[in-house]
Amino acid sequence: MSGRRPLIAGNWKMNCLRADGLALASGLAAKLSAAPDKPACDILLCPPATLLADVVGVLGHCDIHAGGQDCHFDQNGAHTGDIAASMLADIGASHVIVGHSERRADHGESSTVIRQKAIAAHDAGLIAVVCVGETEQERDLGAAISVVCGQMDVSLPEGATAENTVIAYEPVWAIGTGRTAAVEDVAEMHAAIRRKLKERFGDADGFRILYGGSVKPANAVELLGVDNVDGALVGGASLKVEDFWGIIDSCD
Ligand SMILES: O=C[C@H](O)COP(=O)(O)O
Repeated sequence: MSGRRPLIAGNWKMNCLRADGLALASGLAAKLSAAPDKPACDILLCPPATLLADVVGVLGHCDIHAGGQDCHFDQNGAHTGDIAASMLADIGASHVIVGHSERRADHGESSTVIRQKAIAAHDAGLIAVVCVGETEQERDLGAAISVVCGQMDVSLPEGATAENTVIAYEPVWAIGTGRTAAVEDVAEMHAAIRRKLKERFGDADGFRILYGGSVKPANAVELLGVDNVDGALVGGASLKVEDFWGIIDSCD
């Protein structure tokens, strides 16, 4: 791992009723306060919007961040069912995920829309976790790097910095499938993303690039040890205290 401090982010997706979500957040807060040493990473929880305020309350002043899973690109207005970035910030969120492949697929979100969402996040003072990743078909065609770099070109706004933006590389075929990308492929992709960031933003050494896709305690040490992997975006394994904590522990 480089000098960049890793970020381990849990994306709860559309999971957890209130009791489960509060138990999960308080279980992690208890782990943190009982840990003999501080974790060697930053920790972020992204619960469903219905639980975000409660999770922020449970986490209190403990060193675990909370974030949204999506935001609208407008500041406010007639967008039934949507949430503005400023609303997330208002209830204590520090981050928001934008451009997750499930949003791109389920809601037809384009990279252009995702860039607008990242701008809205920045305007609200949030750190945007911008997701990119290729489908299995695109990888089989040998187009993985060009697809991901193309997504970055459009999804990242001009104002992106290492302080206000995190990149999450998630091969779509590895999400929730139990399959992970080979470490050589992860290394190749993360190096390509780093190069792309440097081309675009100059000194890009500070940007954190997360890997996501079936990360669990059993594979976390190997994946987090890959060059340019600066943490993980975790779905399924973030729903169990022991599993998520096991991934956090892998950063030591
Ligand atoms: O946002 C998280 C990712 O989509 C990864 O999900 P997963 O760990 O369940 O594969």
